[in-house]
Amino acid sequence: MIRIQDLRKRYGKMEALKGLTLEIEKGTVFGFVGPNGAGKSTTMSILATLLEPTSGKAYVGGYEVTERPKEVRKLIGYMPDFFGVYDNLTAEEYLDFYGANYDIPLAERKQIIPQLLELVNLTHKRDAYVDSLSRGMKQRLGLARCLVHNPEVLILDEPASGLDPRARIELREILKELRDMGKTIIISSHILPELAEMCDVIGIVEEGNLVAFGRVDEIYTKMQEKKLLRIRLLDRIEETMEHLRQQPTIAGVTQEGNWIAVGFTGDDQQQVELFRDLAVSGYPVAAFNEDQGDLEEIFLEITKGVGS
Ligand SMILES: Nc1ncnc2c1ncn2[C@@H]1O[C@H](COP(=O)(O)OP(=O)(O)OP(=O)(O)O)[C@@H](O)[C@H]1O
Repeated sequence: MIRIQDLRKRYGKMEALKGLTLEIEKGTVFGFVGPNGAGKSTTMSILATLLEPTSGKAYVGGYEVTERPKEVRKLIGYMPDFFGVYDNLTAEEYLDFYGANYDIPLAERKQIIPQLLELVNLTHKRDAYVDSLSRGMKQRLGLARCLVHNPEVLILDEPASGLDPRARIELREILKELRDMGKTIIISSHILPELAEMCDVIGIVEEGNLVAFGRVDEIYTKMQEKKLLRIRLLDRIEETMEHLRQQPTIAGVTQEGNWIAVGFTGDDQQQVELFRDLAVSGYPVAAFNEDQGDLEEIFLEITKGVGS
């Protein structure tokens, strides 16, 4: 549904996108994650036909965004990461205004707008002024706005930012409904766990490059199979690391001061054997602990190089 090929964008000397390539299948909820300034908004604005790339191609539904912007705009609903000020417009008038912008006839608007308000749980706020709505409600109204022309693709820039947990759950439920309706959704955030719970596929972008890409369920399965063991040694660190590297249940070994961090793929029994082996072999182990690892750290490690 969406294909991005070697996309580059320069702002003066700054290269915000450095040859981004990725593909998103129809019906996928794709999470675009990366720190502030990584290039997420730039990519989304290009897909939304609001910004010209310096080079490269981006296709939505087979249409190239710079060559066929009108067709692309019909296919997409775009929600930017800011919400303008709309004095004197009620929620209903606001949606009607956008519907009219898409040349949707009045009779049809009268039919769709109540459905949209219902979808985003704002029927009770139909006559409330937009500026009086809470942040979560404004986000939901913004979502309804990008649905007025019934687009196949939704591009949502940081929709969950600044929302409290309850509002995030509501947003997630609405996104589920939209996915069930067959929409393809791209949603960005700088917080990976926030996206992981809403998305099927995740891509991590850093400094204009895609550094990781994968299905969330596969990532979770892999994460459950792996944990991080930390071992503190009195000395002989190098030698112990070398010994550990020879073990089949160990995926990676790194030094953190007097500690060794070990990516471990074995089960509990194999973990017992690992520690017994270290003790019997006479390595000066002073302490160990285990943790499931930071989601972001593990995700990056197991998806390393997949999308780049
Ligand atoms: N109009 C512009 N002029 C100059 N530089 C820009 C412009 N827009 C974005 N940039 C720069 O391009 C880089 C990528 O920005 P972009 O907004 O795409 O990142 P982002 O991942 O969406 O981050 P954020 O979450 O902060 O919006 C940043 O370094 C930003 O400062």
